[in-house]
Amino acid sequence: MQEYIPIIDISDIYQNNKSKHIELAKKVDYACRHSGFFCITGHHISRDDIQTITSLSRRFFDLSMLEKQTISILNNQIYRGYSSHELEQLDHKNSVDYKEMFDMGYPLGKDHPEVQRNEPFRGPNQHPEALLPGWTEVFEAHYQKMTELARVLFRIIALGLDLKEDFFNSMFFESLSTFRVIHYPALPEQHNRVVCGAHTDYGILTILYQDHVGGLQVRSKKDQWIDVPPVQDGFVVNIGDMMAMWTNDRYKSTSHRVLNIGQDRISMPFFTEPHPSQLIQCLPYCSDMQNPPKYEPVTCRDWLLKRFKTAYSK
Ligand SMILES: O=C(O)CCC(=O)C(=O)O
Ligand SMILES: [Fe+2]
Repeated sequence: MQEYIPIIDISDIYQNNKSKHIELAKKVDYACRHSGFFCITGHHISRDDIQTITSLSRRFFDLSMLEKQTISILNNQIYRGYSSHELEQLDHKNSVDYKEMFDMGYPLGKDHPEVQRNEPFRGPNQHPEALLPGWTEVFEAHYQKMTELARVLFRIIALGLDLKEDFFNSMFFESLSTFRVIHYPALPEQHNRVVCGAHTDYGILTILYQDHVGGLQVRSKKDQWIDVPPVQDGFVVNIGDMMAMWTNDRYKSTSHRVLNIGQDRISMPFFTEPHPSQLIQCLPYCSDMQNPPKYEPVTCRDWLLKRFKTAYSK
């Protein structure tokens, strides 16, 4: 597993040493080209932060369905709030998903021009503040910290693509990134049942925390499922479809799924996406005469709209 999903300590990126940055960028570039999956340690998200988010989330998922439904994702058109079991199906051939989730995004007030124009995905978050006082502050702060971690990762990725370290910076202004907490209830009678169907992620980069339970698997080049075991204080990072499109398939968006191993599990993906109007078209140095651009340019907004509609339709 180590070879296929390398564990990369990114702490050097926080030091001012260009040659160490390049060394790190090479490791990340290699992982993105080969498995599309790697695990990072040495980041600045503390164990305390994760514990606080985990325990608040557990208290939320323990509430009654009636209480949780007060912030139902069906209350709005912008895919934020609570989704109950089986609402999202990631593998359309097999409707197997069994998980409940809380989703939040970049908070835009009702007076923001994009919200006034009813732009897709834009608006305020739905937090269970009335049920769990203090939730909003903790989650909004965590969203900012994950945004910052994504920004750091994009500095490394830019270098690996021979781009300037700040190449991606401006693209993530008021981004479409989503922070999600997923609860997979224990299904002791259904050992090895798939509870999150095989899929590739829609977006650019996913940065996922998983608790100690395990169950996440990635599809290898040899068409085998390989376990992605939890790494203490680590995040799993994987490439999404838009990054594959951006890099003209230099980077792979790899299929993955989650099995129920009989224990209750929490995971927290941060789906990193740029600003909605960011055009996803072949990046510099990712095409040449032998390898022309394979994908039609598309805005981040249009691409995500298409993929979300499929995932939530039954
Ligand atoms: O729960 C996990 O470990 C993976 C979830 C996932 O792949 C997703 O939500 O896209
Ligand atoms: Fe995923």
